[in-house]
Amino acid sequence: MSQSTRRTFIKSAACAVAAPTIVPRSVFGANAPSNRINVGFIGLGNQSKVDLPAFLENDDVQVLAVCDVNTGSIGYRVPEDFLGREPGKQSVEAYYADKSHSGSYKGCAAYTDFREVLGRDDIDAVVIITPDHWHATMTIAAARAGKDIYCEKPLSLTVEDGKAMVKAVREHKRILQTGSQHRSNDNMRRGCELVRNGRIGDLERITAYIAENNFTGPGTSWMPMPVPKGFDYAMWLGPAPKAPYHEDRCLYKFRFIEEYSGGQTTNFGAHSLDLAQLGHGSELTGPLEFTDAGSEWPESGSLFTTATRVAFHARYADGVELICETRPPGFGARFEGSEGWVQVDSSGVHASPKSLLTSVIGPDEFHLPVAVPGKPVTRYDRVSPQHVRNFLDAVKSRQDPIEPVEVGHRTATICHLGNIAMKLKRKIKWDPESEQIIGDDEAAGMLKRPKREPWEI
Ligand SMILES: NC(=O)C1=CN([C@@H]2O[C@H](COP(=O)(O)OP(=O)(O)OC[C@H]3O[C@@H](n4cnc5c(N)ncnc54)[C@H](OP(=O)(O)O)[C@@H]3O)[C@@H](O)[C@H]2O)C=CC1
Ligand SMILES: O=C1CO[C@H](CO)[C@@H](O)[C@@H]1O
Repeated sequence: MSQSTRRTFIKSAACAVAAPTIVPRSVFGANAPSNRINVGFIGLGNQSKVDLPAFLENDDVQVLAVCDVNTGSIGYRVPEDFLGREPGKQSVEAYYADKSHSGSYKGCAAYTDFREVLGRDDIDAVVIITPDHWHATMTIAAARAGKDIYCEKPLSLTVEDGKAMVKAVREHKRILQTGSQHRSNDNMRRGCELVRNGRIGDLERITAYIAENNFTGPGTSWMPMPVPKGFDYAMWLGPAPKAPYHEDRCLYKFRFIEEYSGGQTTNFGAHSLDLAQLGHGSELTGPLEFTDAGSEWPESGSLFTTATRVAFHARYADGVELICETRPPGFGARFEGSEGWVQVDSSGVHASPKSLLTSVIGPDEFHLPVAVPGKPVTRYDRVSPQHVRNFLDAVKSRQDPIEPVEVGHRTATICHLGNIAMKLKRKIKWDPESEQIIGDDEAAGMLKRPKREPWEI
């Protein structure tokens, strides 16, 4: 199909799916086809190994399609991984075959072009697990096509992308869950509730932990490589600038190249800063100023271009200081107040004084939303299924999920502003109301990046 024919086709398909097709559970019973959420997966790489099973395990989900620009490739983050389009399709079909009476199933379509997934009017929701430079284009197209969206973190590549995503999701009345799954962990919620209810006195400082870079890259001596067979590299680059292929550009490592991601600032900031915002209660706003605090960057000409050491400080309107640093434990947030501290990380909730750990939050105190009421989850490896279930319930109720588009956007904004301050090595002043950088045209210019045709948003 030519580009223009495909665009026309998808536009008309989008009109046809303007209204949600879900009928209340009470009408047909919990697992009736009309009560099922039909899902398409876009991007079958590393994180699909977590997200795909988390959707499949729900009886009210049917995965109808997978889409990836790679037929199948060995050598992702773990060399023995075999991911991509065909392995994705096979794992979906094997899952349903195993569940069916006949022991066979052939109902999962596989696509290279995500617009074909969006053009299917039997698909209710899409899961976007592509590199970050695709998130805005795909989310906005999905919203226009009438799909609900589970979009992996970090929500955006730039602040302007995030603003456009918020606008599209709200304009088209879609449900969007940002894939920062740790806020669905009841340990994290409990820690943040202690802070929000004043158990550590007046909050003074928050530290968001960032993991070290887990790859070093080929440095400055990298040479272009031939594009592997079965890989649609042009469709991988999409909105990003043209660039010669190198294996370390794609397959997980895109994280360390500014054209596709914000490095560990956005990769882990999308978790740790998200928890910082949750505990501080500033999820729909952000700090007023950002300063570099000793960040380090790769040598000019390196393939990898994102910070090798993250270090920035920010300050909120209430005077609370935010420190974001490459520092063990590499994930989580520590809240320090006038009467103690609370830390949430992958090992749970820690506090001083220790008595805080058993402190009961009374019915009249402040409570954060619970991802799946009545079914608390604190295990790190069960958090994604919990976050996915929260999304599915939101698709049915048409109420916002635990991390709606605005919240994911504001978390990503802090990551992007931190990167800008670190890169320019000067203080950035931010107006969270108007979402503008004040008095610095060069910095303001970094809130947006051009997108290559036809992927403008
Ligand atoms: N919530 C969490 O804890 C985590 C979230 N993530 C997020 O998930 C996203 C993906 O990361 P990850 O899975 O690690 O990265 P990978 O590179 O392993 O996977 C991305 C996949 O998307 C494919 N892809 C790229 N462009 C397109 C396109 N235009 N259409 C369809 N498929 C495409 C890639 O193809 P190809 O194989 O050719 O490269 C690859 O298979 C990131 O935004 C990341 O931040 C990741 C890890 C954990
Ligand atoms: O979000 C994430 C959590 O952990 C991974 C590494 O172990 C990251 O790379 C990833 O993007």
